[in-house]
Amino acid sequence: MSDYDTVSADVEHEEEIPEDHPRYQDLLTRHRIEQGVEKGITHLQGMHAEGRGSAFDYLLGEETIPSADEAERVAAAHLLLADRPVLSINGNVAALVPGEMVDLAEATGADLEVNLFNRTPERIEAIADHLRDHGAEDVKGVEADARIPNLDHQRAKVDADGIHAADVVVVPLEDGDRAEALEAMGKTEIVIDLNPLSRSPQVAEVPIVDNIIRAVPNMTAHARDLAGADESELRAIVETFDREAALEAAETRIRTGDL
Ligand SMILES: Nc1ncnc2c1ncn2[C@@H]1O[C@H](COP(=O)(O)OP(=O)(O)OP(=O)(O)O)[C@@H](O)[C@H]1O
Ligand SMILES: CC(C)(COP(=O)(O)O)[C@@H](O)C(=O)O
Ligand code: BAL
Repeated sequence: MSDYDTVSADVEHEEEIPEDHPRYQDLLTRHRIEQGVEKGITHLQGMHAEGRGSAFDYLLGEETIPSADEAERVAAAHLLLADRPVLSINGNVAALVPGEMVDLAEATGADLEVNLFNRTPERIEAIADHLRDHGAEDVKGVEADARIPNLDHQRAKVDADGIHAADVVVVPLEDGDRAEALEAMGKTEIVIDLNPLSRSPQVAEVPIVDNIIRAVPNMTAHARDLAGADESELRAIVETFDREAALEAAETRIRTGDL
């Protein structure tokens, strides 16, 4: 599932990127962020975040390591067990995996909610429209009628019947403060972040150290595979997960190249 073939090929000019280039995936990702900025979806600072992610992905070998694959299966089990699962979308996520997030929401019964660090009404609307163009029926986050407690910033704005009420939230490329505040609300937090030392994966119940472009389609594949599993099987998957071991495995891969 670590193949970029899984990424929907709907971005203009992608054909200009030579597919036989040894770092095709990274070039494609960069290109999507650039186009996200041009379309008013992604904040300019999204390019910095992308650069940080890209450096860690290079060190991880630009592949889904076994511990990340396991975390992605555990995340799928959590989402299937949840009463009110929500997938949080920011400008980078919308540019990189819009259709893939819609697929994951469908496979797990989760809601999609736009939640931005650099919040403006224009970007919220542009991202909601972009998700609807990729098949989303209902997109939360526009109303933003509730707040995450103890977080003094625009990013605290959430929907009362969305992230605020969620029991399980997927927060990709998240900043550490908000991840901590959501954890303090008692939510089961699934973080996708290429840097295992970032505060957000450090506080997450399920840290997924993988590129979102590979992680999300793989989570969907696991969710479809587990769709017929009974509750006790899903609970067993969730309970045997060792978050510390997952973080350690990613760090070892980055530091030594070993799996
Ligand atoms: N395509 C991607 N897939 C997964 N993670 C990514 C991707 N692009 C960037 N990232 C990660 O997303 C994070 C975005 O930065 P952010 O500002 O939200 O966190 P941070 O300040 O680096 O860390 P902290 O969690 O400690 O606040 C970075 O850790 C970066 O490695
Ligand atoms: C750029 C971004 C990764 C996302 O920003 P937004 O789309 O405004 O939520 C931000 O959190 C940052 O690290 O600077
Ligand atoms: N994500 C914006 C800056 C931070 O990491 O808190």
